[in-house]
Amino acid sequence: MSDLLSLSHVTKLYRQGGMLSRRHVTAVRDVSLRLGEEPEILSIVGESGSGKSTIAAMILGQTAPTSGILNFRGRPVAVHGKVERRAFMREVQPVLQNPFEAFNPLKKVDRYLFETARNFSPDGIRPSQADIERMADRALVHIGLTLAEVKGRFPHELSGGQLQRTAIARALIPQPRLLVADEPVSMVDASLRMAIVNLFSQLKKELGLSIIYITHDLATAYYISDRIIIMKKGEIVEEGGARAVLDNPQHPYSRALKEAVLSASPDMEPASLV
Ligand SMILES: Nc1ncnc2c1ncn2[C@@H]1O[C@H](COP(=O)(O)OP(=O)(O)OP(=O)(O)O)[C@@H](O)[C@H]1O
Repeated sequence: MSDLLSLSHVTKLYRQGGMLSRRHVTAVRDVSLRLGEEPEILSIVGESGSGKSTIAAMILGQTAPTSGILNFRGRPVAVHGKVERRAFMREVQPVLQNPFEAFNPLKKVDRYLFETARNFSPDGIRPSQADIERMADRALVHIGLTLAEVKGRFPHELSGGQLQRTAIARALIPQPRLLVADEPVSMVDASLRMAIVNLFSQLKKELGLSIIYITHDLATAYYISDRIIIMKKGEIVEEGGARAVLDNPQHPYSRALKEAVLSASPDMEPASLV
């Protein structure tokens, strides 16, 4: 069976110190990974600066690899034409880190939902307002809200959790196959994090979505992931089934990450990690 997504020996260098500088930082080094057609949640875990967001940006086609091959459904992600770009975005959607940045404070949140519905109607034909509202409502219901609850409201009139769930709903409107969620709960109150990431598991089951979940939070990654990749300084240092990797990490860096979580939460059972 063909891959949904494949990265083969992908490296990304960024120039540092201005246009004329010869200094580079290697944000991602020789990373290979694949997602099959079977829906799954793949977590990419690592400390700040380990290259997670750069991988997300490359998968989303926002920046091109310096070398290596990055394909979605067998075709290069880096497409430039507007039509191709929109076709790609229909299948691959981002969920951003900070919902308060994703939504302009002066714009009602329903306008974002309606714009997305207008741009990604299933048959490409301009939908009626009733169709647009139906699409928005259907996406919101998947994440436990309704259009009636968010309609006419500004971002500050919703809680952080509601706003992040609305951002996820927006990403669902095009009925994508893959979500790329870069630190989606880091700005959300700790008490709500688990509820939001549990939504990802539910969406995988209900909608057959695959999700790349980028985080430095081992606890949530442990509970929702099928597979985990641990990154350090731009390289994958360990990967495998989530339970196998986190119950019994092999690489010293993975062990240190786990220890750091356990020492921050000494009451937790090692087996439930985290
Ligand atoms: N646009 C850029 N220009 C120059 N250097 C960059 C750029 N983006 C990222 N980097 C560098 O690339 C490396 C990897 O950064 P990246 O943001 O991918 O890591 P990360 O694991 O997502 O970190 P964080 O968890 O803090 O977001 C870092 O050294 C960073 O400073």
